Amino acid sequence: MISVTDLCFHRKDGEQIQTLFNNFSFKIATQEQVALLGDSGSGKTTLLHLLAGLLKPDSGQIAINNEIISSYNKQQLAHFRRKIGLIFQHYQLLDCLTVKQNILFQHRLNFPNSAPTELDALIEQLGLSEKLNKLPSQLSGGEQQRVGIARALINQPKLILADEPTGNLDQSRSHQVVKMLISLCKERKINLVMVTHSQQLTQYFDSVKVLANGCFNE
Ligand SMILES: Nc1ncnc2c1ncn2[C@@H]1O[C@H](COP(=O)(O)OP(=O)(O)OP(=O)(O)O)[C@@H](O)[C@H]1O
Repeated sequence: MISVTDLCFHRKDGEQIQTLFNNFSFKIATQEQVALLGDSGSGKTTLLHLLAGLLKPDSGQIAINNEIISSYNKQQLAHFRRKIGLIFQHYQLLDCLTVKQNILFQHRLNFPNSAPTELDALIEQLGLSEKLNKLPSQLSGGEQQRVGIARALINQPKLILADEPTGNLDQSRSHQVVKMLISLCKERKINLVMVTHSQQLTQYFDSVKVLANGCFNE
């Protein structure tokens, strides 16, 4: 469950102050799959970064699964981020590591003493079994994003935040990747918030929220 109350956030650009959110409140139910739309510059990425604890609100409260992350210090936020999965438009895979090493890299840093429990099942479900020893440069865009999804899911997060994960993919690959992501999240009861510019992709989600002028036009 995501609960945001009276969120205020502004950005400074030189002398200019841009108010992105002014007393913005909303809730996203546990396990809900949300597509987040909005014009360029409306603040979608900023909102995702606030939910991930990568940015701190000026005021207001952000609670994720009963953790009030808006009052966390840096160390608490670093610990909190181990419990969420992040998926990026440009995949952000490490070029010199194989597919398998990329999937496991963060898990090994976060949980050095525990082996991932569902690596084989994930690799199978994401159709990556034949690709484990390949480098990212030897994969298609869709395959690279499936590695990004496996990397996010391997830590067994309760929340996945995805920022335009299909922004670099053609239409058919986009649908394939989103359907896969949604089905994996539903199976594992994971909350998903995904930024997209594609109206067509929203058909797979439980709800669609459109960000404009610092709030949702539902
Ligand atoms: N690091 C930054 N410093 C100053 N202003 C920023 C910074 N990052 C973003 N902004 C500004 O904040 C506003 C919201 O940006 P954001 O990236 O959240 O929008 P978005 O809805 O995700 O856009 P897009 O769909 O184009 O990715 C924009 O006006 C942007 O110029």
